[in-house]
Amino acid sequence: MASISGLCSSSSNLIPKPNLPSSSRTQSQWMISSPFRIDENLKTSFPGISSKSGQSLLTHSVARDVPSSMSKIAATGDGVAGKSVEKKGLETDPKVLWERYTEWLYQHKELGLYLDVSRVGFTDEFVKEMEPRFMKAFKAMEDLEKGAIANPDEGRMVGHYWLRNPKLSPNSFLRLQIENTLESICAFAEDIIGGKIKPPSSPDGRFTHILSVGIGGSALGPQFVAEALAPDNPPLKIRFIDNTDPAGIDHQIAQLGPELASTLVIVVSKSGGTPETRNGLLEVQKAFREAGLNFSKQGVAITQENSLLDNTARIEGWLARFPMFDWVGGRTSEMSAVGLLAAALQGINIKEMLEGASLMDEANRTTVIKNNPAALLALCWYWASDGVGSKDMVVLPYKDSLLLFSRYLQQLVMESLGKEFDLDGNKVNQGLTVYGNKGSTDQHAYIQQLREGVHNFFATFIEVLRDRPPGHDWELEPGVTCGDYLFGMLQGTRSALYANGRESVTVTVQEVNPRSVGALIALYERAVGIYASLVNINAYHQPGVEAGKKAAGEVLALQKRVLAVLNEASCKDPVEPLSIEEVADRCHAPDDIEMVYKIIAHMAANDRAIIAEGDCGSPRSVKVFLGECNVDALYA
Ligand SMILES: O=P(O)(O)OC[C@H]1O[C@](O)(CO)[C@@H](O)[C@@H]1O
Repeated sequence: MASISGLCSSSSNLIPKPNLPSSSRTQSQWMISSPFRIDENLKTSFPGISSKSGQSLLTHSVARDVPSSMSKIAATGDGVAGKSVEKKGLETDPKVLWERYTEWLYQHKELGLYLDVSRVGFTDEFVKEMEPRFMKAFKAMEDLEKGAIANPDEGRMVGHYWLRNPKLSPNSFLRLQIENTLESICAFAEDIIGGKIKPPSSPDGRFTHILSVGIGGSALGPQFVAEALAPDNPPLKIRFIDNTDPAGIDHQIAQLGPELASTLVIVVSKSGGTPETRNGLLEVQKAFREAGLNFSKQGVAITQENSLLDNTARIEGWLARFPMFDWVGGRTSEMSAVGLLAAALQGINIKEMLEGASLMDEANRTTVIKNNPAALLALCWYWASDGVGSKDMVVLPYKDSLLLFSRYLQQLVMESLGKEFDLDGNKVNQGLTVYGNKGSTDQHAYIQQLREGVHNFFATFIEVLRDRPPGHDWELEPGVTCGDYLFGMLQGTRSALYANGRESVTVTVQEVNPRSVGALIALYERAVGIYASLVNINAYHQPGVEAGKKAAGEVLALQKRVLAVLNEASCKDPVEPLSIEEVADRCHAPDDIEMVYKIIAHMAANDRAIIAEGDCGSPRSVKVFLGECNVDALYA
């Protein structure tokens, strides 16, 4: 069992240098006859490394489909920079490329993190032109860290950087809030893991599972971190309900089975009123009731003070409540109670995570672009996507445990940068599309298109130097380990993409550990903030999400009217089956006839409406009524 003092203690130990794979490992017997044997010509086995003609793609790079000269146009704003730099074909000379690699390679010594931007074709001239914009962005970040209202639409401060360095908080009240919350997270996790707080129905037992209920920023960080960092046998195993899909919820509850009795349910919602999360909670509470369990003694809320969720948890006497701060956005909340509580309960060293993030933040405060990794990323994004999101960012971690990084980044980047208007009210429709899963798996899925198909992306490789914990590696053929293959696949793909004019960034970490994960999160949080300044948008609000939520509310309101109309017709004697058109008319919603039809089709599929005539494939033929008359509803 992990000790909580270990989990929460901060350590100044540097990450050890990776050990090179031992050459004295034993060979596998069956390797000899393996169809995958590649001993003598490694190159030909890596799809990206050798071209059909046999010419090496590692050294000779030809930018085939980048126009020899393309004007880079300023995205938005004052037009200070980036408006006239020529976008030339990518560099092909290996010696020049090596020079570019060494000249631009960023290294964070203490974190063991590298950033290689050499395979993005920005020019010195472009960097120079962008300088004034960067200076503005750096100033904006400095002001933000000092407590400026960096989210003007919502009149909010943006303080996720204070979470890992409370001393930066603009006042001592906030500082104390952060420190106290961290302390109470550690203490609570210690009590749960150590068995001081026990599940009510088994006084001798311990909590064995976490069921985390939340969506968006209230789920993605904890999911990413659990996948990346949870030990194989964590003190508490985590499951997630991150949707209002009843089958998905049933599945999670069924998987827990009798262990629901020893499950800590953490309900996470900053606003405390997100419908999907509320539904998840209601479903879980129902499961508890049906199992004869007392939910409140196993429920934990993470939410803003006085939110609906907070009040519910307080009134119902839940086991614990932790605060979410007004000045922390959902998508940047991994280092708040949202991410830290779940992580600590899984035995993840959260202080190391905070330390990694803090070190990265520190590095990102320099105003020298070349030495500022977040600025370098933002520079690459701007260059590669012309500052208008003209290319997508494909994130490819070559490490299974980082599978969810791209999904995590998807919200961080797209909810932050995908904006209709800039800060001056100009319509800009900004954004940067993010997708990806993991390498080398994706090489057998969509990399074909990336290399040869439509050129609408740039890649981000995430490389992890350490293949396995020390002492566990072996050579599955002479001189080559399984991890060497992964390495070869990454390098091969990077080279092959570049050879076809596809740009890429590579972020390298020594290993996946709390520190490096904290650093990666901090790196991208800051890159998003800087990039948002470069393109003059508010990265910290999400007005677009509201439109979907409002429309969903309208659909449900219409459904209630449809039900009332059908109920009335179904209470007649004889029952009066109605056509879709009649239902829409009686709902006074003739323009919403298509939605009325969809509502009825959905209800029919769930045995809540009876199709008397026709079938759902031909909407005009359908006549519908309800199986039962609800007399009470008639007079409601
Ligand atoms: O934490 P809450 O308030 O439940 O919100 C969940 C998510 O919903 C959004 O507000 C909109 O999708 C996200 O920004 C947020 O992370």
